[in-house]
Order: sequence, then structure tokens, then C-alpha cells
Amino acid sequence: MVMLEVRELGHAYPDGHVALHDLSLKVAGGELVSIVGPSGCGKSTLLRCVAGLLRPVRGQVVLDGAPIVGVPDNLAVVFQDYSRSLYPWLSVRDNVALPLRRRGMGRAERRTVAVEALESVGLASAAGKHPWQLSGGMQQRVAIARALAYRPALLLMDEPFGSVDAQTREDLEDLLLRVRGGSGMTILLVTHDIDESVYVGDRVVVLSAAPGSVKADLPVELPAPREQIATRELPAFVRLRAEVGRLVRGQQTAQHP
Ligand SMILES: Nc1ncnc2c1ncn2[C@@H]1O[C@H](COP(=O)(O)OP(=O)(O)OP(=O)(O)O)[C@@H](O)[C@H]1O
Repeated sequence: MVMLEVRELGHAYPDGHVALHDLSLKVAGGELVSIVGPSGCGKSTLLRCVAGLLRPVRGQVVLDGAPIVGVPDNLAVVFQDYSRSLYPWLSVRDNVALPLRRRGMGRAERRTVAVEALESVGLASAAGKHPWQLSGGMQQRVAIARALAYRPALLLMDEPFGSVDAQTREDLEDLLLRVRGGSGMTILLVTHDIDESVYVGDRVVVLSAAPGSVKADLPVELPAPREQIATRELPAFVRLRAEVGRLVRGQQTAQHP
């Protein structure tokens, strides 16, 4: 069932820069859709429109049948810059627990849910620490735990693993795949990393160069569970990665010479 529908979205910033043009996209409930495209093509602008943080000039975003006009209640966002998204004066546990006030949970319940979410990202022992006492990868796990604790129907991730080292990035990709299992969450993940888009995605949506619109929408038909080494060796993975790479670089694809 379609959960999220982006209809003929167009956006221009006040300085006249046209960031999105006639972008349409449907996402089913529970899908993980990777969004890639050349630098500056409007990926973050799209995510901000879906999050209700930016009002598009044209078109609309419809979530569960209702047009988005402000930030929806059942949504969480993870940005790349974890150092600015966590409150340095709060403990890790309190950072995760804070948004749960919007869920109407009492103090004790907020604490329990926060600790459970921290356990799911392997950080239960860091609950009492402050974000600045943790490594970058650990801070990003806290940001992910905060999003998960909120149990959003829709999770938006904007280059969430862009600021960590390669090994941590792989660990976080696997963490994302593990925690989404059975959660029913719908996820939009913006990434610059073509391998990552294929590895984690159920679909890869490639945006055109600015102004962004949907250039290709490719299903990822790879067996589950995905595994960092074995999955990336599969001929189907290698083919799809090459096709996405060509599309992002604006080259003809092998299938459509
Ligand atoms: N507040 C703003 N005012 C004017 N132009 C903006 C604003 N925010 C973004 N832009 C411009 O709109 C275009 C799209 O930006 P956006 O951040 O959505 O692209 P992106 O695909 O996420 O880029 P990147 O891949 O480099 O992160 C860029 O040219 C950017 O400079």
C-alpha cells in the first residue's frame, strides 16, 4: 500500500535557484528507498519537503492520504551531522528520551524506551555518558537510537553515515538493516555512496542533475539477509551498482545504449 506519495514536486529557493522540478515518487509502507543523484541535484531539498520543514513551491507530499503541511507527528529524521543533532549538555539516555515527550510518555516509560533503543544499537553501557565522550560512530548510533525509540512510521535519513570511517559505515548499514526488520518502518535514505544505496535499498531512485526529478527507479533484487562481503560479490549487485553509477554520472546505461 502506498504510504508516501510525492506529487509533481517543484521547488525554487528565494534567490531563484530551481532545486526540484516535477518530481513524483510513490513509496509503499515498510519500503527502504535509497535516493542518489549528482551533487546539488536537490536530494536534501526533497527530504526537507517530505519532513514538512520546507514548503514546496509546486506539488505536494501526501503521507497516509493526507497532504503534509507541517512536520508530521509520526516522523523522525537522522542527519549527517551528529555533532549538531545531539544536545551536549544532556546524557546519551536523555538525548534519546527527550523527543518521547511528544509521544505523551511519562518519565519512567521514556527512560525504559530510551534504554531499550540504546541496547538495540549496542550502546546500553554508554547511557549515562555525554555525547562528547563518545566517538563519531557512537554518536551517530545515538542519533539512530533516538529516531528508533520514537517508533516513527517514516524515517528520513540524509547522508547518515557520511561522517564516519568505512568500517563504522558498514557496521551502521548492517545496524539499519537489522533494526528495520519487522519494525514496519518506511525509510528514505539519501546517500552519495552508490554501493550503499544498493546494499541497503529495496529500491534505488536516481535523481537527475539540477533541478532534480526522478531519472530512474530501480528495484534491488538481492537475497536477504544482506552481508557485506557476499552480497557485494554477487553479479546482480555488481551490475546494479554499475548501472546506478552510470545514471548518476549521466552516462548511457548498459541496458539502454
Ligand atoms: N537555502 C537555500 N537557498 C538557496 N539555494 C539553496 C538553499 N539550499 C540549497 N540550495 C541549493 O539548491 C540546490 C540543491 O541543494 P540540496 O542540498 O537539496 O542538494 P543535494 O542533492 O542534497 O546536494 P549534495 O549532494 O551536495 O548534498 C543546490 O544548488 C544548493 O546550493
